[in-house]
Amino acid sequence: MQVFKFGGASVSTTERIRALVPIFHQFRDQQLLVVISAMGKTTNALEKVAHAFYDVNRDAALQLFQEIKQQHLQTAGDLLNTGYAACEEQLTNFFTEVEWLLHDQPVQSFDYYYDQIVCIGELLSTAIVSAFLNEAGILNQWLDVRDVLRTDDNFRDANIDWEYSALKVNQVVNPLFSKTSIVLTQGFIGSTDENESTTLGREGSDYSAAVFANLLDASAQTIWKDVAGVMNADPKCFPDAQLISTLNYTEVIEMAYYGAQVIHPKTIKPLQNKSIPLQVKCFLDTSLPGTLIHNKPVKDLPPIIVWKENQVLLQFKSKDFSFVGEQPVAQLYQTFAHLSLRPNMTQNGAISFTCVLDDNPEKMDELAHSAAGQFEVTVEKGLSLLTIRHFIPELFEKLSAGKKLVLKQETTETVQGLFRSET
Ligand SMILES: Nc1ncnc2c1ncn2[C@@H]1O[C@H](COP(=O)(O)OP(=O)(O)O)[C@@H](O)[C@H]1O
Ligand SMILES: N[C@@H](CC(=O)OP(=O)(O)O)C(=O)O
Repeated sequence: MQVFKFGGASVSTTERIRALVPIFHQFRDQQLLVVISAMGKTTNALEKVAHAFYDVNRDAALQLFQEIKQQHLQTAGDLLNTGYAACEEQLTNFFTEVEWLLHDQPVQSFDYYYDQIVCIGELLSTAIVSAFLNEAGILNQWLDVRDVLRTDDNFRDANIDWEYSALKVNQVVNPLFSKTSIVLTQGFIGSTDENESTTLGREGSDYSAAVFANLLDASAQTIWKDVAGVMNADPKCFPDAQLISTLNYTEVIEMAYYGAQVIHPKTIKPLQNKSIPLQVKCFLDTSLPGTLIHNKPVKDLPPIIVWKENQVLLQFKSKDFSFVGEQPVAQLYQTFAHLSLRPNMTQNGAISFTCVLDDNPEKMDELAHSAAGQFEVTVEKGLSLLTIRHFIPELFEKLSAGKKLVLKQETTETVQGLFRSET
């Protein structure tokens, strides 16, 4: 048994969905649990619907949702013949669920509504892809993952209930494999014990696949991407980026920790616990070898570059010149945890604490506000953070050229530089 994950990029157009057929033909004789994300940028579009709804702008929410509906119906229409009517009915049921909600007044938390709306992206994409593959002779069984993966009610960043989900995998998923060799389901979403939909954090489908790989004792997990594999930098920003053919779990966790947008940070642990190898392969050219990620040590890695835009520098200076010791720092970290913020870089001085975070205006305001009693808080936005693991000093110099260095931090393994663009 293998677990496959196809991300939004692999199902973003009818051409790409059609191109899945030869991939599945290559794995004809294998049992596959297939996890799929929402098509293209559907999740971003659904986020806008959730915001409009919560701003009590019903017309805008319905209009934005209408566009998403049309796009999915169009895709289904282009791809399906005999299976269209049944698929349209399935899609319509999902549309109706959301439209009912959009006609209500928001009375619960934003995060709750976000999950009820945004989860639909994966339900729609999988309904279409499953019907299309069945029509193309790749027989598969569609599964509503919300019947299997139970989570808590920490909406937008829900935690898996491993015990209950394991039970459900045994009761629901395993029996399906006696009828079909492909079970196709949604990434990114789950459900609470009260049948409320939840999401596992943006880009969480990699993690969903890893949860299934763990619970099914899969022999491997493969993430299919639009790149040759894991590269030493994002090839969209660094055209000279090179493929890394072998990596280990630790290195991938480090890359994700520093913000590499290649594999979701939570993915590795469920795989590592059962020593399940992770492959990253290219859906555009399946003959490419890709990247193999395993448990063993790897040597001679190239410098790994992570470039993050839209960074905020926050400086907390004690108002009365008292040391910023364990207690105030612990309080700041509690606020980070409460707001689900993770600093990308921190520095502790005698009377100040400095941190760099991804910009999230609402949370930044809340953080600055909650610290304002104790600290003088300064905020600078619009910065960029460069991280290089296994760095060579010349590379840092080269990539810093022409930029104003605001903050630098260096260990034997990793260097980080925060930059302000010079105007
Ligand atoms: N180190 C890296 N190696 C490979 N790809 C990377 C890396 N860092 C960022 N990327 C980007 O990740 C993109 C694929 O991820 P994403 O768009 O999230 O795909 P999906 O929708 O399939 O999950 C690639 O097109 C590439 O630009
Ligand atoms: N659709 C979700 C989950 C996901 O993992 O997507 P992708 O595999 O396209 O990164 C998101 O965009 O966050």
